[in-house]
Amino acid sequence: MSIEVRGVGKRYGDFVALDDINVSLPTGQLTALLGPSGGGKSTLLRIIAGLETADTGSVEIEGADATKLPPQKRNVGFVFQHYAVFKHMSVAKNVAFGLEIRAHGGLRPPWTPQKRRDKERIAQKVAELLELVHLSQFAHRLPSQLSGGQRQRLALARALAVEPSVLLLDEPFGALDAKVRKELRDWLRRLHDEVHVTTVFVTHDQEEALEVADEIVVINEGRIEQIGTPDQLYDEPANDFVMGFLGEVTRLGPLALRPHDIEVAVAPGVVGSTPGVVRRALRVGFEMRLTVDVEGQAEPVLVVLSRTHARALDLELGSRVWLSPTTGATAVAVPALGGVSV
Ligand SMILES: Nc1ncnc2c1ncn2[C@@H]1O[C@H](COP(=O)(O)OP(=O)(O)OP(=O)(O)O)[C@@H](O)[C@H]1O
Repeated sequence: MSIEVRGVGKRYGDFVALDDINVSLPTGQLTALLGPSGGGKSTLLRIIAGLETADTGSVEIEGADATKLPPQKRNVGFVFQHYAVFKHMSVAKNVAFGLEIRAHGGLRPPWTPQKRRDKERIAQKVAELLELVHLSQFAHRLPSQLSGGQRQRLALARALAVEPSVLLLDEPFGALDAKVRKELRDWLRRLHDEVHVTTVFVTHDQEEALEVADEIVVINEGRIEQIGTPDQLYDEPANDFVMGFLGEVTRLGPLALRPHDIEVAVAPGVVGSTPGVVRRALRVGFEMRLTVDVEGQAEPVLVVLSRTHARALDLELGSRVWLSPTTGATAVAVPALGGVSV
């Protein structure tokens, strides 16, 4: 295991930010800490980084107890949403900075043969890193002459320069527009497949976590709701919170389930199916999204089906339909109603 978090708790005054957090992250894994704002994701990341101390519990990094180590002794690299690069230094200098500090606290004259060798080694390393983050052609620019996405890639190159055993990213693409975010997340996945550094990133965007991460830790109100692969979380959510956070959910009687996991019939064939009336039908691309009023339930049921299917059923506003969960549907009981999982 690369990172072992055991029994970590953190309070701010009376407020419990983290409560008995236990998580093991294997070496080389790309993990997402996912959850709503204020849930405690950043606090946990900062405790792993050593930027914050836990009140209780321990953090182990690569087999060594890091609980009391300062950040610079943990061999972690980090990137935050608004990452501060050195504005007056070129892209290449920004990447070289950490390496130069490590070699003799900077490479100032007088020059010795050793310093010259270090300088060459660093230049070589910087070139490799810039290639890795696709910024080679911008090596001599200043950070202000880069786009937001390019600046975040520069931040990643800087964090990777000192070969951290763990890379920690706090909403690294948070401030960027949707298209650039998407590009960077694909790029991060590919980068990770190339360099395999154990990486933990914080996000509140479920799509980002589902697309990029090997494993997702869902955190809400200071507690872990579930840990699993994207498929496990999507197909076997531990509770209605996880289910609702990872995708669209609708209620059908005592169950919360996905709108595309509801079977629509135009006759009462299925035992226990719920009768209803189509109130709205919205075409979105290749899908048809139906809003169905059902008896005994205040909020309508949302059903998503393919347009071809909707056409075959000859559905229109006011059609009577019978709804039931499809076979193998992912569903969880809605707690307030005390139903059972299927
Ligand atoms: N220094 C602090 N003093 C007091 N409360 C704090 C402090 N830092 C964090 N908190 C509180 O702890 C809770 C968890 O914060 P944290 O930043 O970990 O959440 P988060 O899940 O990362 O949210 P976001 O996605 O909004 O960054 C929040 O309610 C926050 O207000």
